[in-house]
Amino acid sequence: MDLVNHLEGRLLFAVPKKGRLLQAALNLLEGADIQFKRENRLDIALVKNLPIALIFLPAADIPTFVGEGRVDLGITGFDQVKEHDAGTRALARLRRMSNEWDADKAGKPRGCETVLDLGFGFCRLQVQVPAKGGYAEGKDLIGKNIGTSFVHLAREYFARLELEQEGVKDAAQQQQQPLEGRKLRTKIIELSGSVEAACALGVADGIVDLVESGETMKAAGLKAIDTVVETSAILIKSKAPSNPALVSLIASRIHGVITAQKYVLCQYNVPRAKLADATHVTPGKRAATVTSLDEEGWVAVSAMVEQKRIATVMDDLVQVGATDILVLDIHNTRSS
Ligand SMILES: Nc1ncnc2c1ncn2[C@@H]1O[C@H](COP(=O)(O)OP(=O)(O)OP(=O)(O)O)[C@@H](O)[C@H]1O
Ligand SMILES: O=P(O)(O)OC[C@H]1O[C@H](OP(=O)(O)OP(=O)(O)O)[C@H](O)[C@@H]1O
Repeated sequence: MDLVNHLEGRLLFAVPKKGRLLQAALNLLEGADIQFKRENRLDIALVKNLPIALIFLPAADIPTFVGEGRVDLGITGFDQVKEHDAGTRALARLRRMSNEWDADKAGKPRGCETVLDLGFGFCRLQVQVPAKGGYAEGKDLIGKNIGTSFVHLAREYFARLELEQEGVKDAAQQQQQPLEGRKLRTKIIELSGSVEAACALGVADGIVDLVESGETMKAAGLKAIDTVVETSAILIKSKAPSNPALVSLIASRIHGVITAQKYVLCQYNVPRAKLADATHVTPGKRAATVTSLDEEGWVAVSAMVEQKRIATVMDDLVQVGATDILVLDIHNTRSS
């Protein structure tokens, strides 16, 4: 089937085609009951049970497609959105300088909006230098070579440091001299992967790259000296989606799945005399559900508890006098 000709009337939803965000994104789609079959090597998949088409794209390109309004929804990293925004600022500045027609002032509204933080893909975009070298802060790298895939964020980072070094420190003064237009003394070298190798191979004095566990950086003999952006995966939408009601439905389903992943359901029995102490330990999201038991003076309680707190919550419930404590996984949830 020629999928490209079956996109009419469908909401376009961009999903990372590979890399760190792919599996978690697919798990979210499954949890939200977005059913599809992706043919081998095809980057478009029609959703069977909703008028949606999934478009599999590199995470770095998703903000462009969504920001240009070509795709309605997307899953990508917050870092990628920030990099795209910095690139857009640089382009707009270039256009203004050459008096070119400013596309941002015409046609549909451009740019993307964050709908939800998705709770995975946590990492930091950091300035890293050889652990054994003499660089201790970002400004020590002014005028040096910097390897990165995040060229626009790196440019803005060093433009700000260069301005500060020249004595332009406060935000108001900086606004007079836009970061994106500056001619830099620091050289930003664009690399598309394995950025951590650049220092050892003599291509760069420092790098701007992502760090999660720190293992890659440690193995490459690097240390972080500053953080440019803290990031995690986000759901973004275009400023003029083709079907806003469907965007809300998908956002609400995905929100339900994320909430379910974060919480467990805790159920227990407790003497009615101890109920106030017990519900103090498990207040629930809105309130705990309390039901009477056949046994005089006892009640059953169920409440949602954050997954990461459940062990201490169980300890505290035992202290209060609760018994028959059960912890159940939640598959999905919806609150409004
Ligand atoms: N180590 C990591 N831990 C958690 N999230 C990460 C990590 N590395 C990258 N990410 C997130 O995943 C996004 C995509 O990065 P990833 O390296 O998987 O991309 P990719 O599409 O495979 O590109 P490339 O081919 O350049 O590696 C990043 O922008 C960031 O938000
Ligand atoms: O702190 P860590 O847990 O070690 O993770 C960080 C590494 O993960 C990412 O790269 P990835 O492995 O996706 O490949 P790439 O270097 O080709 O981009 C990132 O660019 C770092 O290299």
